[in-house]
Amino acid sequence: MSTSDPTASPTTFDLESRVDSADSTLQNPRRAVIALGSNLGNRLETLQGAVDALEDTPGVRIIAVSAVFETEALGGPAEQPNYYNAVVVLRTTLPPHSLLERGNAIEDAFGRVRTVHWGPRTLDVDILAYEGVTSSEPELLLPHPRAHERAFVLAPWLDADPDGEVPGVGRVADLLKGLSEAGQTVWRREDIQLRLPE
Ligand SMILES: Nc1ncnc2c1ncn2[C@@H]1O[C@H](COP(=O)(O)OP(=O)(O)OP(=O)(O)O)[C@@H](O)[C@H]1O
Ligand SMILES: Nc1nc2c(c(=O)[nH]1)N=C(CO)CN2
Repeated sequence: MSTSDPTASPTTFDLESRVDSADSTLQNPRRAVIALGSNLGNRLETLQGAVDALEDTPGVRIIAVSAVFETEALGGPAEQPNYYNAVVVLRTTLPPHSLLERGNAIEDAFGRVRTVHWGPRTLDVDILAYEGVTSSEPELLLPHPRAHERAFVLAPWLDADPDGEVPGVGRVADLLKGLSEAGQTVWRREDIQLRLPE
């Protein structure tokens, strides 16, 4: 665009595109499903802190929180402590990448250190599914590519969302049934629970 033309308004397009990229909210809330896991420190306090932090996020409203499941660590180094795992269903106006960033920031706030692959961690926040979105970008794979093979994900997901589906893969209830023979150990902890923020 020529800058010598006094009638041209060079800012119009630029301004709009900048406003679009700065606007990280959607018009209509979308449903998303998030997995939480912790196997270091005070696991219950950490999971509750993560639930509270998600609910405190502008553009996020939690609609269901699962029971807490104690689960044997799958993969990674031997002799890890058991995990506490839970699943949260939310509605959000944050686009997927903004939700991922928020999840990473919450992990960092709870002292997550990334050293050993699948090693013990204070907090893991994974996006399992985001309504209407599939993604094969390594930075954000949707639905989560390992969700359907993990009892520690499917058991709490079924609890929070009995009609849940792993998009393009199948119903959570059916996938979990198919897994039970593989011997992944998960215990539903009836003695502890996460509070849904008021
Ligand atoms: N759906 C997703 N949710 C969260 N992170 C994702 C997702 N898809 C890809 N990632 C990317 O995975 C990277 C590694 O995440 P992380 O270290 O938490 O993996 P992990 O939890 O140890 O393993 P796994 O992905 O098998 O659960 C993150 O930096 C993130 O960008
Ligand atoms: N039981 C259990 N095992 C795991 C978990 C987890 O949350 N629970 N997370 C992992 C990497 O995301 C690897 N292994």
